[in-house]
Amino acid sequence: MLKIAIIGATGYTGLELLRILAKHPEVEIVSVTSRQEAGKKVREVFPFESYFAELVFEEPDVSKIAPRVDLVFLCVPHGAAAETARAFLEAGVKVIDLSADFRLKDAAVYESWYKTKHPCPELLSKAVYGLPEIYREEIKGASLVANPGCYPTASILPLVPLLKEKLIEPQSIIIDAKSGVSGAGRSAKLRLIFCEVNEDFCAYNVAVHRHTPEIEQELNQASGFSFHINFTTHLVPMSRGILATSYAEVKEGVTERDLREALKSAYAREPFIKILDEGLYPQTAHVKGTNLCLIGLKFDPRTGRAIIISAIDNLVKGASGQAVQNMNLMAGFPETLGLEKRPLFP
Ligand SMILES: NC(=O)C1=CN([C@@H]2O[C@H](COP(=O)(O)OP(=O)(O)OC[C@H]3O[C@@H](n4cnc5c(N)ncnc54)[C@H](OP(=O)(O)O)[C@@H]3O)[C@@H](O)[C@H]2O)C=CC1
Ligand SMILES: CC(=O)N[C@@H](CCC(=O)OP(=O)(O)O)C(=O)O
Repeated sequence: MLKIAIIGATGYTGLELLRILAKHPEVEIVSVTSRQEAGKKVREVFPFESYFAELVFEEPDVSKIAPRVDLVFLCVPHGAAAETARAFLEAGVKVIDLSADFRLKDAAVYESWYKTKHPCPELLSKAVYGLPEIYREEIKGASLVANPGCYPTASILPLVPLLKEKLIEPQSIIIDAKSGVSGAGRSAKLRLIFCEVNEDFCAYNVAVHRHTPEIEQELNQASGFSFHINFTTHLVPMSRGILATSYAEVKEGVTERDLREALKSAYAREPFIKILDEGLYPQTAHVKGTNLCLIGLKFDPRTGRAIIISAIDNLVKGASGQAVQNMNLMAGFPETLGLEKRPLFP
């Protein structure tokens, strides 16, 4: 059994890991942390929990946790993750970091978007970007995996094959993305209280969202060009789900069939990616609770643009499900182990 710890187990992504790992036959959770709930049993905080009911939340003390585990999931805010990751790595424990601390390869880019110095720049070259559909082989041998952001997962997956096949114009890409509120985490913030969110729909962090450089890093890599995108995020009054609509000019002579075939052939063997047939478009309700990414597309001949729509559950393929997919690869387990495929629909 692989022994694991979840640092930040009372947050939304930590709880989602508990939900997923309850059905994982090769994993034993030996430590869950929370500074606020330290000393309490899991069932005292989450009465619905039965698998891990008797585990006791503990302080995130690396020296006490590291000797008991093989792998740790960091489900804490960016900034707080990096030094914890370094301490676990030094103790010989593999790390999957769900925060943004190791996703950007260039510390200067991190510093300009995150407005703070990177705590461990020396580890950036060690970290593998945890998008299995693109970096599967590298993830298998990694000791530090930077789990992608939720918006980047939804945005990068549909665009990479189209860029690699040179079917779309990189500089023309516009990504218009919407997220449910759990994307912002479980801690209280004024903009997230019920009266502020309910029956509202707004854009935020326009042209300055910190996922922009993460998406650009991966799209630039796929295309071989250095270019910028327009990326706009919106908050929608639902708990889970991301819907990303991307627009891009197609190259001369490229048809809708070419675009769909490129996606289908890139992802033909991928268990979690589904390319929808003509006339069908993804819905967040169709991926809720699953590790799936659904992708649909349409070519508009009047504008010469492709419209590509993708949907994920931000807490599953956008965070904890993808983290378990990465863990399975790192540990040599079947990649789909523990990851349910059917959505909670309706
Ligand atoms: N929510 C989402 O959809 C996604 C989130 N992410 C990223 O995953 C990480 C976790 O997100 P999420 O679960 O939503 O966050 P939450 O705010 O819901 O939970 C954070 C957890 O971390 C603990 N924590 C907070 N600060 C610290 C700290 N300084 N040191 C140790 N523990 C701490 C909290 O418990 P306590 O305070 O009791 O210690 C809590 O258990 C973040 O980096 C987030 O950006 C990535 C993709 C998607
Ligand atoms: C709705 C909402 O607020 N979403 C968050 C993104 C969550 C996420 O994936 O952020 P990390 O990069 O920290 O992992 C945001 O826009 O900042």
